[in-house]
Amino acid sequence: MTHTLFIGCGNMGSAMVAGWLMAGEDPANFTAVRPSGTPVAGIRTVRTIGEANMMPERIVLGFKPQQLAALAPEVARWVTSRTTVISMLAGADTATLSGLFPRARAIVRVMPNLPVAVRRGVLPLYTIAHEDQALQSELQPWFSMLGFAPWCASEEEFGAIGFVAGSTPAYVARFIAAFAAAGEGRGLDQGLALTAAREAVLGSAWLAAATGEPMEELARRVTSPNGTTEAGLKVLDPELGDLIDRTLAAATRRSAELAAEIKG
Ligand SMILES: NC(=O)C1=CN([C@@H]2O[C@H](COP(=O)(O)OP(=O)(O)OC[C@H]3O[C@@H](n4cnc5c(N)ncnc54)[C@H](O)[C@@H]3O)[C@@H](O)[C@H]2O)C=CC1
Ligand SMILES: O=C(O)[C@@H]1CCC=N1
Repeated sequence: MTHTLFIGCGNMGSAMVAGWLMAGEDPANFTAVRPSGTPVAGIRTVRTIGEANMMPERIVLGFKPQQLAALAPEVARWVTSRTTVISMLAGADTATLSGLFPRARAIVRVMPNLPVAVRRGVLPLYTIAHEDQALQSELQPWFSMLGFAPWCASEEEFGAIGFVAGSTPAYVARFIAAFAAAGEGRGLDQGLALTAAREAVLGSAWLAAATGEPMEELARRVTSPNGTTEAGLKVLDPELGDLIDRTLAAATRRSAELAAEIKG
């Protein structure tokens, strides 16, 4: 049995656990450390690492990046040459993590997004232990239970996928809410407007995935010449690309700031 210890198991840690349990993983293979003691659904939850009292094969760092320097010495006490340290901390690069956990078998970065809870996540992976094929073969099926889990060739690529996908559930939530609000503004009942907007986004993504067609083609199939969608796109198109670019640029800047804060 391979045991995984989550140190910090809030929004994202518990979403990952939910995905693994949904995939049929044994709850006995997981322990969560949560200072509040609030149970993580389905698995053993303790308040401190000492209370967990184990040398697990996998340790997942699931606290806030700003806590890394303070928590690393205590975490490192439980890391052996058999431990894979898996970090989901935005901005904490492998050089920093390797310095903090020199005894680890390997350091792996993952940048999951919230749909891992329903096994439809995007979770890029990166390790400097490129040559360790056994490690990648061991982890790939496990992470793939949660969604699309590609190994990245460089930390830059890892970062870029993280920025495209990591925060996207928040951006899409805003997008759906904006459509729902526009529907309400046109007299629709609140619940009906929200369901219609959410299902339209879900169905569109689902169709795109099912057909694999280029986005341009999907849009073309909706856009009647001189019709209503064309009129709408004339407003949306000039703004959207630049808006998304500036959104990701802001997130990238913040990640660099976090990285600098972590390095002190
Ligand atoms: N929420 C998201 O969509 C994503 C989050 N992340 C990363 O995941 C990490 C956690 O983020 P969230 O789950 O959103 O935050 P969160 O605030 O929901 O969870 C943080 C957890 O850390 C725990 N914690 C605090 N102090 C601790 C300590 N001394 N020892 C052990 N645990 C402690 C808290 O009890 C909480 O359960 C961050 O590093 C973030 O960068 C990465 C990708 C996406
Ligand atoms: O907002 C954050 O810092 C984390 C990292 C990616 C998504 N959520």
